Amino acid sequence: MCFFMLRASSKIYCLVSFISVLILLWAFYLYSQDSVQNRIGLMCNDNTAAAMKTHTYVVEVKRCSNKDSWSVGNLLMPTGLTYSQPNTQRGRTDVNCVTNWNVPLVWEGTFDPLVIDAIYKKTDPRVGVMIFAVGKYTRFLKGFLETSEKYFLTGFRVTYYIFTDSEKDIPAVPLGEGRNITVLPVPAARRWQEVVFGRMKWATITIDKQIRNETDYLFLMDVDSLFYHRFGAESFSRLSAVLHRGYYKKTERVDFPYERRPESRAYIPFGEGDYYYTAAVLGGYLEDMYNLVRYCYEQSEEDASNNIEAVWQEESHLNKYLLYNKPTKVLSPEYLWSDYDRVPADIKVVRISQLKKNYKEVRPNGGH
Ligand SMILES: CC(=O)N[C@H]1[C@@H](OP(=O)(O)OP(=O)(O)OC[C@H]2O[C@@H](n3ccc(=O)[nH]c3=O)[C@H](O)[C@@H]2O)O[C@H](CO)[C@H](O)[C@@H]1O
Ligand SMILES: [Mn+2]
Repeated sequence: MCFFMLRASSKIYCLVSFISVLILLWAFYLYSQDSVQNRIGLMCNDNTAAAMKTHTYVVEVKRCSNKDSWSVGNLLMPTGLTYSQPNTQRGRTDVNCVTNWNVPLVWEGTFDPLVIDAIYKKTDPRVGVMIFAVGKYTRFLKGFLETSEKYFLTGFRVTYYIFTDSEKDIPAVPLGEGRNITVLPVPAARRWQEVVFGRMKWATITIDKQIRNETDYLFLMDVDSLFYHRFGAESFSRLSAVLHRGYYKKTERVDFPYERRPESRAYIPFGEGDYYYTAAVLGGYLEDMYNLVRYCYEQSEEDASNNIEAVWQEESHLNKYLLYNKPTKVLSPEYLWSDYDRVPADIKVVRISQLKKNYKEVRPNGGH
């Protein structure tokens, strides 16, 4: 309309204004697209939860893209390293070193510590280790930390996240360079089951609140153990789980101590199953560990609302998760042995071992 009524200079003014409005609209469009993408990124974990909830017995977790710059897949080795030539004909023949989904099953003799440490030190990941020391379990912290400083990822950056109800009982243990402790308060427990389930809950909450921006790789470990031998970068993968020492050799899958009651969300039918994994040592990319702990937390909450507790608590939910979300590395029981058991010939080194303990005395409500 204005074009017909106005003088030439006003027409140019009108045109310029019109183009400016167009540019502004275009800029706004681009900005909104970007923030939609950001929102999708942020919502990713909520979608994960939705995907998990809608499947009663099938575990399907949508993967969030890992925004961390560090990646296990980047196998860059420094130049000039001297090490033994790898051999295609010689290796361990007494044990199987690969799963049927074609990921490594890690035993002593299947990796060169020199090579694997050199590769991963180049990427300098920020490693977090979550340990819980609630009630009398604070007594295990000293031995765990002292031996971990000797054998666990030496030379790497490590933060121990200690969840405890008694900060004053955390011992002063000298830590190596780039290694530190973060204390996270949690409530005391009346039942030990609260603590082992609670690990999944507090891990989920703490990743959301704090750890996501300060850790690339996360381990979750029992505290009642000592390290005796190297536990190094060979354990790194997107998701690494450890075979339970009690069931790794001859146990038929029907005899795995999976949850067998269909009423529980941890139910695994007879006839299914790969291995039985321990809940006492686990590791992976932060986001992959987040998906796992959040899954175990939410599934056990659903069980609780149906008045059922899985037979081996969070370990049962973990085994279900790992059956349908295969780990990208399986670690042999070298990565968690127990002082209760004799060490057989196929376990060439015990890297970490669970201490004997008086269950009745150490747990708030006794126990097995
Ligand atoms: C070797 C192995 O497979 N261990 C698992 C096994 O029992 P464990 O007998 O090894 O369980 P546990 O008593 O060591 O408890 C697991 C962990 O929870 C923490 N804790 C526990 C109780 C407590 O009062 N305060 C406290 O801090 C502590 O970090 C401990 O190491 O079964 C548990 C659940 O049934 C967990 O799945 C363990 O990972
Ligand atoms: Mn334990």
